[in-house]
Amino acid sequence: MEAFTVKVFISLALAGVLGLFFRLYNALVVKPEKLRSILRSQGISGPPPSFLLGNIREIKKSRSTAVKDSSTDTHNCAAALFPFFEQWRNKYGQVFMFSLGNTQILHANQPDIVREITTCSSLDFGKPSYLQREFGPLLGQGILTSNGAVWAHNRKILAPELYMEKVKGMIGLITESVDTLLNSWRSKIEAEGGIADIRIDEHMKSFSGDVISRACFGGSYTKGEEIFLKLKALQEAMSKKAFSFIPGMRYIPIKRNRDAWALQKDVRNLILKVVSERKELAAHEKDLLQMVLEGAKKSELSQEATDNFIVDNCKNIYLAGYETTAVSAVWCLMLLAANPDWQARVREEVVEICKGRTPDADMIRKMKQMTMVIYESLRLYPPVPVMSREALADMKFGGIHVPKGVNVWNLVVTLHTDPENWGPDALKFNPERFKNGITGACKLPHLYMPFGVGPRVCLGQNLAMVELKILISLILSNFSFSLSPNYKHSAALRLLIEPENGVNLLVKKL
Ligand code: HEM
Repeated sequence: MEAFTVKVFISLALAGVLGLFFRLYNALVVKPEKLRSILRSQGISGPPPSFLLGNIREIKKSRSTAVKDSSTDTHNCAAALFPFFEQWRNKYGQVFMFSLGNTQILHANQPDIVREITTCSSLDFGKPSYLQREFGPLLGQGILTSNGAVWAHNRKILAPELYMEKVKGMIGLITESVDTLLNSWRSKIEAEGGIADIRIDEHMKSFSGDVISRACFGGSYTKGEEIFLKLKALQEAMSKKAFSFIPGMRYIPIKRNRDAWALQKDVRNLILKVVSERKELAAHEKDLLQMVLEGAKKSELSQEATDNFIVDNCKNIYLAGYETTAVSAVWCLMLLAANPDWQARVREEVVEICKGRTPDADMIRKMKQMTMVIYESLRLYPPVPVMSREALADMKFGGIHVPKGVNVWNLVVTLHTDPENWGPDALKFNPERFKNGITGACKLPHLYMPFGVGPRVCLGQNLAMVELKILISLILSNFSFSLSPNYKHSAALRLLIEPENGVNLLVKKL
């Protein structure tokens, strides 16, 4: 009997191992090859991938030998961060494929294909997220139409007064967060005898974190900040996860995974605690959390699914809105420091419009030079360098049959600096090109996409622009600044395009 049990056990274990082997073989070899052969049959080729890693090794090698973008006269992030794209494009043509681990990627930067991809809303490909449909208006993501109504993503018409009300609420909280930053710079300048060498990166992150905590959690924003710190740690732990491109690796209880799981649990518990406290208080704040809660109430989800929905939405907003805005502010201030003529020009505009008052919605709208500088900064240093979509069903773009499972990539940095579209000075900082808006700045405006385009366009785009304008206008009206000798220009690709060595500015009071 005992021998029989052992035999059954061994057979089951063998069947399990064999099953796992076939699953892995399918995921790592059969499926990727099937996708590649469908693309190959349409004349699309690319670098041959190696087992498990795909083309990761070539990418690393090409990056290590790339010329660094070390001058602030020309700005060529694409060449410094994605040199392999240029090599592959030269070798395999405009549209090519490559592999990251077992993920198959179709790189398609051709203008007509980009248009089709970014506007595609059929099936699940590029479908607007729940967040976007429901919360766009709260974040000021709306387009003021010619008759004064606001068209928002959920296609409800919001009254302009309501829209302005929301923007005003945001301006109040942004200004409070900027004040904290200005005070800390003033103290530093005094302590350092009139001129301070400030590493601005962490300051921008605290500012942006503060804004997003308040926007999300309103009155309970100190709790929001606690959640936020955990999310930051979680993001760091996730980026360290070894071999995360290997299927199933994230389920193996190695230390890094265990740390990430513990943080995930903490974040979940903290968010749900704020939610239950809020329910007890029957608070009805119109912050993002309240919108998420109302959205969850309307849906008929189980308790667990409701909790997941709330936690995921809060995480999304944090992760999407925090570093993106901070990094954009850092690049923009770096460019203003490197270009004193533009710094003076934007300051003059701010002084003229604000006349020493705190900027309000009307003043912000009038800041044209400021908008041009921010647009140009987002063109040369778009924090999100790639627009990536996964085909969740078989699809067709620009005549290419894209099978289910393939990821389609548009490389934003390359699109933003293509001389064909932007002219011979594409790599130069020249905000003047935006004097007639985005449409006047290039031949094909749909290729300018710092916030993405189409149905999944950034939900916090307007909030981010308002944040940047208030922050920069208050800095400009209080201080003058230049690049510190400690600043070493170089862009690095972490999760976002960031200054590799941070940005140091020499700041003095006006
Ligand atoms: C300068 C700052 C920012 C930049 C450059 C930026 C950029 C982007 C980009 C490129 C996307 C992807 C669009 C796509 O895949 O088509 C995105 C999505 C998103 N952004 Fe932003 N973003 C910024 C600020 C913010 C802020 C402040 C928030 C929230 C408060 C936010 C919330 C989101 C959300 C929720 C999404 C996902 C939308 C969806 O998938 O439906 N972003 N953002």
